Amino acid sequence: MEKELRLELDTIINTSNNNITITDENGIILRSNREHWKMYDIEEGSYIGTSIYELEKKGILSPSINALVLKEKKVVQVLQHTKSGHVIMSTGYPVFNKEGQLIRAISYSQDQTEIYRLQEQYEQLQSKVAGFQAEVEELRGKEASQHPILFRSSKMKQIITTIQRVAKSDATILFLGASGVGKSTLARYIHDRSERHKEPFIEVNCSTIPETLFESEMFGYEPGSFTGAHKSGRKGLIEQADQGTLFLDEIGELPLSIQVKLLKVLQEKKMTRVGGKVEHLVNFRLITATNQPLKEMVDEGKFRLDLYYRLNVIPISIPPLHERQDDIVILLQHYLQIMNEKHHSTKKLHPSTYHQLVQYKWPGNVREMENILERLVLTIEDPIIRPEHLPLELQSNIKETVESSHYEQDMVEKKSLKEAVEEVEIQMLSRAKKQCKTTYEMAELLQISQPTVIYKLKKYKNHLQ
Ligand SMILES: Nc1ncnc2c1ncn2[C@@H]1O[C@H](COP(=O)(O)OP(=O)(O)OP(=O)(O)O)[C@@H](O)[C@H]1O
Repeated sequence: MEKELRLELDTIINTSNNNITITDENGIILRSNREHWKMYDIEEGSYIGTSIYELEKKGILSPSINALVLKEKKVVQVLQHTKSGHVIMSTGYPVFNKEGQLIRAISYSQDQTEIYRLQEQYEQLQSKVAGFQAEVEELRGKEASQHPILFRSSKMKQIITTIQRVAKSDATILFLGASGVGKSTLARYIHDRSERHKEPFIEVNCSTIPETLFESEMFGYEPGSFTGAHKSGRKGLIEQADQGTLFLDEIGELPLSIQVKLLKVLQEKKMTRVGGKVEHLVNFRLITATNQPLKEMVDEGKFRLDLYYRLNVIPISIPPLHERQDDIVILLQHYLQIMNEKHHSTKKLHPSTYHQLVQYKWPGNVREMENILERLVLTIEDPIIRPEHLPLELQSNIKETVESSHYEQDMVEKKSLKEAVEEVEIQMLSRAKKQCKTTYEMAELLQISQPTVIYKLKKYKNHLQ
């Protein structure tokens, strides 16, 4: 029976994927499977009956897991590195008899060289990927810093989603919206994300070209075609945009005579320079923009209906800034920072100023905001821009929104004085937190002590944005 048990045990040990070694309480190897010795680069099975302490001394096992179990009298796990570079994970278990005496140590070892090699490769790849990611971020940052589009409002989110969807196609886009809402910036944004991004982006403001020069500017001219013309002739803006994007801003200002010619180019994809006979093939994506009611102009006979249809393939209306209050908030922060950096200043907006600017109607939209912030940063001596520093038009042209009147009503009718004060404190702290890097700066801005800032930040920590 004992013989059969031994046979069973030997079979289990020799067929196990783990490498098993059993020693007695003196560290003499009683059993071990063949695999065990292969891992240690020594002859298989030849160490049965040998002391593990001797093998340790010879440096064959370093350390011996069984020796550790006999010493510690508990479960031990070690990672061994063999002479030939194998990495082995060994776990040893003590075996006690009924009297609690340690009589055996059993260890299971697994060659994990391959796993460690793969892990090393994985870590190397990960660090390479991190490097590439950093490069991509840097490039994205560079691109974004050239033409940044900041938005948080749901209206702009929708617009950007549409733009991203159509950017890669060659579809003609017509931007509608007031001056300064970002039509040119968005046109550039589309070009940068289109297949044509490596080709030229030619921006033409149709309102700045005198009617008499329009044709030669747009279509170019052949040598000697008119008095004052360049001797060697010149490429027009359309030819310059070949393979790239032609952005015609203020398209409503395009003279009727040029409208016919532009329509022909769009239909035939070729054009002739002024004074020339040769037809040049042109391939460009057209984006146009206007702040005029183009459809009404068509009805009044000031704009050609056929051209209008050609341009109006994907019309995108950009709402005025005062309809995008969430955008005002981030644009204020962004442009204050830009102006501070530009003029080596560290000006901050007093929370009341901030509130006033958020409520302002911004008839000149983002461009007006840039100008006003630059003016304030440059002309106000006080490090904090207070409401009284704002230009007069800004103090009187505050938007009366439905939300704000509701808000005031809420404050008066529904809230206790304590709740109303807390709400104002939360708003002022949130704004100050966005603008300031330290609680000392916040204290200065809010004109309270720094410990009070700390106290209030803690108090409202679940309410601050
Ligand atoms: N969403 C935005 N994020 C950041 N900057 C913006 C944004 N929208 C507009 N701007 C900035 O506002 C300024 C005016 O924008 P842009 O020239 O694109 O407006 P526009 O609608 O084309 O004006 P116009 O009709 O007068 O040509 C630019 O300096 C632009 O960078």
